[in-house]
Amino acid sequence: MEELIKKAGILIEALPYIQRLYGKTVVIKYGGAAMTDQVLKASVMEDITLLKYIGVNPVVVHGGGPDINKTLEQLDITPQFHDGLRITDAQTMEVAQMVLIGKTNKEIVALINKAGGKAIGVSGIDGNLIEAEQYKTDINGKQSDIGYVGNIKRINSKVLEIIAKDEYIPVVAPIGIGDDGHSYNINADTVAGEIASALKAEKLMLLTDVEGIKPSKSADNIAPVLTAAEVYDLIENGIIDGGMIPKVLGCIKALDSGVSRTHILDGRIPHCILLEIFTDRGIGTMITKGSV
Ligand SMILES: Nc1ncnc2c1ncn2[C@@H]1O[C@H](COP(=O)(O)OP(=O)(O)O)[C@@H](O)[C@H]1O
Ligand SMILES: CC(=O)N[C@@H](CCC(=O)OP(=O)(O)O)C(=O)O
Repeated sequence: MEELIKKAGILIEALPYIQRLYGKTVVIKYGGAAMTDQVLKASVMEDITLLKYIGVNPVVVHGGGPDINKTLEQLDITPQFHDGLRITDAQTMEVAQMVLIGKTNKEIVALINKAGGKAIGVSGIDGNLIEAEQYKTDINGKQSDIGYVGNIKRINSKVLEIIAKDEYIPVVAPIGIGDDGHSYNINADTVAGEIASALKAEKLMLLTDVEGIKPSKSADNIAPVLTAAEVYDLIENGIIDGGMIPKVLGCIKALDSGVSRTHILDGRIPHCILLEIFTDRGIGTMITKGSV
């Protein structure tokens, strides 16, 4: 009886949040850095499945950087990055495509299905979901050739809308397709930001392996809220660097396109998605357009 009363309490607390998100799209990016153990992965997939059951429309974008690194190292190739983006020669492209589409995507689909959901895995090649061209200019405006890394030209979101219309949950691997028919490797945070923009999502959530964004190198706390202007300052001062750069830029892109809320949160916390969405406390760092 006590257990039932506790569950009813949780449901009552969650009700206004469920109403607010009912029928809306939430884009969830699951980063490779947080995909550490099977129990945690399962808890993320349970949250995503639950969202679908209560009438929210989750769209999953996944990373898999550490898995790509592992396979490259087995082939005696040293992974290299520029501003958090993988330098991708032809062989690395082949490995990235194999790992992201062949391994990570199918693992996530299987985990959602095991949790009771119905997931369909696609890459940006399927239905021309992600039209890409070669990435040429870095964040400082400098010409930079990092191989088969893609810039997103267009998201053809119809394929996601068709999948999500019924009981299915789309799961997207971050590989784009060029006019030349070539595959392009695209950072998964960038893909998530663009997909959230194209779908006019209500929320974008980026799950990673830190609690949120540290506002200084020595801080042991995270910033609960940052504006886009504060984010640009932190990048300029080198406090936001590496893999955090595409995340914050993905959030800002989404905010500029009308996505209401963007969050960077700790995917290592069990049920972090539900904690962020359905409690007053929220977790992680929320990035906003201006001051709130
Ligand atoms: N200011 C910052 N606050 C917190 N983490 C940061 C910051 N700047 C850079 N990072 C780094 O970003 C990493 C997350 O990016 P990444 O490793 O690419 O993860 P994912 O696989 O989830 O995309 C963190 O582990 C952390 O080392
Ligand atoms: C161009 C680029 O950097 N692509 C990424 C795609 C995977 C990814 O983004 O994985 P995480 O989210 O786990 O970092 C890569 O090759 O690692």
